Amino acid sequence: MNEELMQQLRSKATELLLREEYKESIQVYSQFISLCQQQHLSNADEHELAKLRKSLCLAFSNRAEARSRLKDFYEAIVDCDQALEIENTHFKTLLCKAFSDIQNNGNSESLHGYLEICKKLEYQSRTGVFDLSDWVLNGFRGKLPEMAEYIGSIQINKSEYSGRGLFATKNMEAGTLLLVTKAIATGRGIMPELDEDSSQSARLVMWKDFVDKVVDATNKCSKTQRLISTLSSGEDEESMEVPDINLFRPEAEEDFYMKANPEMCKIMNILDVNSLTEDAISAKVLGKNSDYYGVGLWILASFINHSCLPNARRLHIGDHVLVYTSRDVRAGEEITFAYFDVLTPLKKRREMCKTWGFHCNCKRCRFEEVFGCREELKEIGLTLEFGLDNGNMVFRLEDGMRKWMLKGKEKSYLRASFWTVYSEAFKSDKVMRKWGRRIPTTEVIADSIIEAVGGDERLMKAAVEALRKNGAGGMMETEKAMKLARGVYGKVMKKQAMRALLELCVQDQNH
Ligand SMILES: C[S@@+](CC[C@H](N)C(=O)[O-])C[C@H]1O[C@@H](n2cnc3c(N)ncnc32)[C@H](O)[C@@H]1O
Repeated sequence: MNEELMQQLRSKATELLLREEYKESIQVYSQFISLCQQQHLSNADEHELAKLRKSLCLAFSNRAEARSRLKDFYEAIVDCDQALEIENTHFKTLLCKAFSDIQNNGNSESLHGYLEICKKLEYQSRTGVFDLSDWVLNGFRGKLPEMAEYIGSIQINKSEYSGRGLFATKNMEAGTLLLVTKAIATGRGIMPELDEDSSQSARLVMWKDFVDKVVDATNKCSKTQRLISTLSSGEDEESMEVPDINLFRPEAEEDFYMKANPEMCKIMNILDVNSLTEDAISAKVLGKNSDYYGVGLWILASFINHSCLPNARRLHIGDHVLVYTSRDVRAGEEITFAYFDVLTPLKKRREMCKTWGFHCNCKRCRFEEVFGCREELKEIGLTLEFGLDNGNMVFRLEDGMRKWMLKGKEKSYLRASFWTVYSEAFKSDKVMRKWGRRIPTTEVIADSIIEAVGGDERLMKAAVEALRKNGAGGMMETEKAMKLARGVYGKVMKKQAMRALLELCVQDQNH
């Protein structure tokens, strides 16, 4: 009962603070604080006590902020002291105390700015509302946007693919943010257009630097040690523990982080299995030089398995990675992104899986494994390799799918596998004059693939160009283009910025 009341009071007080109704917020925080103190006196459970102390610290800190906003600096400092007694390094409280302390010196501008940033980060990590609009509209110039870490509606569970995976805990539409996390370490370097040997050795130097940084971070911090030790090293993934998602929250209790210092060779294996390169087909990197190559370890993103029918993508900004749904996702569905290009035929995908050291058993691979034995399909695959008339190929494939009575999803799987043939055909005016009336439109094909395989920059571009050609709704103004863009870049900016980014991508790929 008390717990429920405390929850209500805390939410109410925070809401009032965010709405800048400071007096009312102070009143509700005061009720919350006295309830918390009573509970603290009557509770003996160590874990509960730690939770109460954390809540108290935050409540004092927030009440201090409200008091400082009302220029009641004396009382604000008293509250800050109470919060700091519980957690002497609480950053927001320290700032608030410093701000209140120096009010008389009239030197408050920069500190006020810090307080605003703290407030923004807290809001982001609680709500998952990230807005990169200004930065995007500014052409990615200036400082990288400040970003908090965030964990959305996800949990870790046993996966049917292998070991553990990340799962949606509620229905979400395309573009919904799932997580934002900062790299444990990254390695970056300019990769000059050199011969194969030189670029190989440049990569090796960068990899070594990256490994050193990870080892350093692991030695310095028991929390990093503990988190890294939850990751798969590729061995016996099935028997690995399924960690609680709360372990990965920045505010997780200290006692979660028992010592677990992994050995050097284990760290190397963990990095082999879990490191991500920034420039991947299912990722977009914003605000960096096009010729540098980056690799990093982002712990929570490391629980995401590969599927040839992925439902998520990632955005890299500085050391942060943002993972979001690339199509609508149902509660309970596993979150996956593509480790490599999945708009390719089964044979090519099998080769890629081999280099990653696993055998993909997703629905699409299973279907194509059985269905691909058809002579006609084999023949189309073979002809593909010789680059014959793309229009004819598309026609034969579509005609075949009709004859074989394939269902919607199955058609999408094959269309995704042969996307390059479709795309070449759609690009050629000559081919379209000859075959255009006998094959489905770009929009139909792109929609069908996106539904199965999720947002992809190439599909989005083809669909947007087709929309423009048909003059649908006038240029980029259509809701459809925006929806496609949300599935590719995530819902992390307002419409105007999204339009600018979309425009940039379309121009980029035309050059
Ligand atoms: C980044 S980890 C993903 C999380 C991992 N399953 C775990 O339990 O920690 C990558 C490893 O997951 C496994 N994996 C990922 N996608 C897979 C798939 N589609 N089929 C089989 N295994 C997969 C492979 O063992 C791969 O080396």
